[in-house]
Amino acid sequence: MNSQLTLPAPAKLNRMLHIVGRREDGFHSLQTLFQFIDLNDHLTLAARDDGDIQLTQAVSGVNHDDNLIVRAARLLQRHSGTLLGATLAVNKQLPMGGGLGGGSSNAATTLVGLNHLWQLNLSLEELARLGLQLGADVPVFVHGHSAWAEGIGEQLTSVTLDTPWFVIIHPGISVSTPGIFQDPQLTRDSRPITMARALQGGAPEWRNDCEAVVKERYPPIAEALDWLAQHAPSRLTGTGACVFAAFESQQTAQAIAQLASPHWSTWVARGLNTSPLHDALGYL
Ligand SMILES: C[C@@](CO)(OP(=O)(O)O)[C@H](O)COP(=O)(O)OP(=O)(O)OC[C@H]1O[C@@H](n2ccc(N)nc2=O)[C@H](O)[C@@H]1O
Ligand SMILES: Nc1ncnc2c1ncn2[C@@H]1O[C@H](COP(=O)(O)OP(=O)(O)O)[C@@H](O)[C@H]1O
Repeated sequence: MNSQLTLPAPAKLNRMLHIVGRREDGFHSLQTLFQFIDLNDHLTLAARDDGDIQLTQAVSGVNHDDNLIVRAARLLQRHSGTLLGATLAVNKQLPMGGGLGGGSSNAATTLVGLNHLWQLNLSLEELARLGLQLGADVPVFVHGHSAWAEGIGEQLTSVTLDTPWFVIIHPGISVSTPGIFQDPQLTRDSRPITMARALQGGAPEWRNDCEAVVKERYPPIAEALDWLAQHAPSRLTGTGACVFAAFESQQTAQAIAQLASPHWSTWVARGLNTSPLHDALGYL
């Protein structure tokens, strides 16, 4: 058995995101298309015999015990009853609170990776159910395929999306997800659409219902969206702060990225239909 693994934790984009209601527990019912991109954090996971869970280096602004990597490892340890522990390290590339799902993806890679290292043989469905306790976005990263998601993001149907080159811009601020969901001005009554309709793509369905409120509260995000819209239809991912636009070629995407303000962080990344995590583990 491998006693150490290094695995990717990819980012996601919400190609569209509609808010179709609010549940009694305050969470919002969504309809969204998730797609992975080839932009990754990397986690190194090693099993240990003493039952301890240790993340070796700090992630800035997050306490050790609050880190989603540590929380995911402890959750799986409790759930499975294993006596093994883990030493964990993360190489962070993805901006935090950027709508790219980095924290959720780190949690999913921890669950999937430790399931292997600890030889627990839990199914992806079981790991996704566990992951939902950590965040609404964790299940799609466990699932590992582009997906149409409903509920709070946990009812997943695999789909195949186009795989353009994206320009992704982080305007250097972070958005409070709870703050956006609590905003009285948020559109939360979009009419539910069918998956087939969503997959047809294009306006008006490929919009993000959080965008109006986010633009109002965070002018730098409005600025990035408006700048990118000069080149191709631009959209917010999740509750932001990242915005993105799709291009047919890597060359065009790179040319646009080079024009972006040096005050922003800008990436060019390819859309993917399968998660690099699952490719690495040979699930497919
Ligand atoms: C809206 C999405 C779309 O991908 O945005 P991003 O976070 O990626 O930007 C996600 O579903 C977010 O998922 P995640 O970031 O894991 O959020 P969570 O930790 O589960 O929730 C943070 C808070 O946002 C609110 N929340 C979250 C999800 C949801 N469907 N309805 C909500 O009302 C709740 O107040 C919750 O306490
Ligand atoms: N390993 C982690 N990586 C990133 N964020 C983490 C991690 N553990 C906990 N967090 C917390 O989760 C929040 C959301 O992070 P992230 O998933 O990157 O953003 P988003 O949900 O906007 O895509 C962060 O602001 C941070 O406080």
